[in-house]
This record gives sequence, structure tokens and C-alpha cells, in this order.
Amino acid sequence: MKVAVLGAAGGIGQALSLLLKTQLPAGSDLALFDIAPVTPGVAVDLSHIPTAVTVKGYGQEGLKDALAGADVVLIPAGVPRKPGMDRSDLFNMNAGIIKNLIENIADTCPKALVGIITNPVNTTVAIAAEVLKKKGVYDKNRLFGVTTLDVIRAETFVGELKGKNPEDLHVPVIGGHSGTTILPLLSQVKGVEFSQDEIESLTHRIQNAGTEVVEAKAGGGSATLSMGQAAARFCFSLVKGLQGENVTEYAYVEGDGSDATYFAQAVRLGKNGIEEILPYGTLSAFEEKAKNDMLDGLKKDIQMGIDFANQ
Ligand SMILES: NC(=O)c1ccc[n+]([C@@H]2O[C@H](COP(=O)([O-])OP(=O)(O)OC[C@H]3O[C@@H](n4cnc5c(N)ncnc54)[C@H](O)[C@@H]3O)[C@@H](O)[C@H]2O)c1
Ligand SMILES: O=C(O)C[C@H](O)C(=O)O
Repeated sequence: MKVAVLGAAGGIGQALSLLLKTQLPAGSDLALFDIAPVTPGVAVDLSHIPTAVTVKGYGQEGLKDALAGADVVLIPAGVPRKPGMDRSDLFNMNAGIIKNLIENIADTCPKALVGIITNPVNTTVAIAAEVLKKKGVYDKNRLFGVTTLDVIRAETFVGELKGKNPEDLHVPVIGGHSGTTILPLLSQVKGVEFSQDEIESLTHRIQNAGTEVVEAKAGGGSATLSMGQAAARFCFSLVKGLQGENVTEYAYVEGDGSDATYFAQAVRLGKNGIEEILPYGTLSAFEEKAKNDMLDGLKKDIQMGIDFANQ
């Protein structure tokens, strides 16, 4: 199994690479690519951890070698938010980065499963899909916007509020990955009752959790450690699927388009990426309204990506 991390020297990239080095199946190869000069050093540093996972670092000129033969590519390359910014403010910086990286993936490892972490995810996934389509290698079952952080946050916050172990909770989060497009389905959490006030304040907290971190880091970036954990969990699920296990995760993917072309929902993973998109079931009246209210914004985010890739 070969996993490539693009943007591996950054805050997320380093946390994620550490978790992959220590927890990928024995015999895996980890390829770390970043334009930062420290990248070979990050790889040397990790290579001293005694696990049966090989690590290699690739600088500026090494993208094609990093991608060669990759089964999974995770992309946290790009600029993070500072206080006062929305994720959409990152579009100008990050759209071109994603376009270039995806063009290289299309040329070098078109069958890889690709997980996009770079914001604005609502838009960068649409850019990636368009670039892959232009190259004639798009497979909607192999492209994912990584929204696992929304799920683990929702489980953490519900656990805190209700005095439960978050590891025993399951909170579906659908929609997109920005503001009100993040829609936790609290009505579907088993074994927990919420008052309407709790539903409103928890929903708001989950939707604003990224901003909570950005403000607390006070100009020093956004979530990196919790995101490293979230991306590692998502990667291990992709890997388990490739190895023939049945696993379910939430991700921002192209579904049947009934809500929006790309929509975060539960997917069953297998040897070819997405094997099945699972229905999200019945929404409460509060959730149904929240979904309907945010869909126009999500569709605009998606259109921005399509337009960028086709300009
Ligand atoms: N999907 C999510 O839930 C989620 C969560 C947190 C952060 N993010 C996003 O992830 C991105 C990265 O965040 P971070 O905190 O790791 O930022 P960071 O600045 O710490 O790291 C980004 C890294 O990307 C590298 N990079 C820039 N351009 C590159 C290119 N063309 N090729 C390869 N590498 C390149 C930089 O050198 C840097 O090492 C941001 O866009 C952030 O908004 C997404
Ligand atoms: O909020 C951000 O800018 C980073 C990330 O999308 C998050 O949810 O933490």
C-alpha cells in the first residue's frame, strides 16, 4: 500500500504523517511531498520511528516520483485561515495549488483514491473533479473531500454535553464543509435526547468549530492536530476498503445530485473507493429547514470551482 501526502511539511501534513508512519499496515510506503525545503528532513525524522512503514521525502522537483504507484493521495497543501477570514477567502491562494496537484495525479496515478483536505473543500473538490474530467480519468468513486473533522467534533461535543464517551457515539454530519453547509443530524444520535435549545447551540458550535480553533490560535493557523487525527482515520478507512473490508465514513463526494452535485454523506468503502452511497434517512423539521437554507450557498461554492477549472 502506498500513501502519498501532498503538503506533508505543514501543520496537518506533519501530524498526519506521524499517525500514518505509526499506524499504516506493515509493508506500506509513505511518500511525503511539499514545496517547503524542510520536507526531506521531516521524512528523515519520521524514518527513525521503528515501524514497518518506509518513509521517503520529496521536494519541489519530486512530485511525480512521490505520486508514482500511489494507492491513496491525501492533500493538505495550501494556505490556512487567519482570524476574520472565511474558508472561501482561501480560494484565490488554494485553487491553483489544487489544480496543479490534481493534474499531476491524473498523469501519474489516475486510479488513486484522492482525499482533499485543502480549503475551501466545498470548492476544491469541484475543481479537482473538473481537472480529472478534462484529463479523461475522473471516477466519482475515487474523489473525496475530507469532512471527518466535522464528525469527530460533533461526537466530541455531544459526548461533553451528555457525559458520554465520544467513542461510543455516532453523529452523522452531512452537507459541505463550511459554516451552515455543515449539517449535523442530531435527531439521529442514538441513546441521547436533546432539548431544542441544545440542538440549536450544538449545531452552531459544530458549524463554527473551525473558527473556534482559528481564533484560539490567534493568527497561528487553523486546526492541525485534530485534523491530522481526522485525516488519518479517513485514510485508514480508505486503506481497509482497498484491502477488501467493508467500512463506512462520511465524506464530501459526488452522489445522485438530489441535494447538490457534491454533498457530504455516508459512503461504504471498498476495493474501488466508494461502493455505495448510503441514504441519510429522515431529517427533523429543524434539519430539513437548515438543509434547504444552505443549499444555494453550497451550489454557488461548487459552481465557483467548476468555473475556475474551465476558465
Ligand atoms: N478539510 C478540513 O476539515 C480542514 C481542516 C483543517 C485545515 N484545512 C485546510 O488544510 C490546508 C492546510 O492547512 P495547514 O494548517 O496544514 O497549513 P500549513 O500552512 O501549516 O501547511 C500547508 C503546507 O502546504 C505546503 N504547500 C503549499 N503549496 C504547496 C504545493 N503547491 N504543493 C505542495 N505543498 C504545498 C506548504 O509548504 C505547507 O507546508 C488549509 O487550506 C486549511 O484551510 C482543512
Ligand atoms: O476552519 C478552518 O479554516 C480549517 C478547517 O476547515 C476546520 O474546520 O478546522
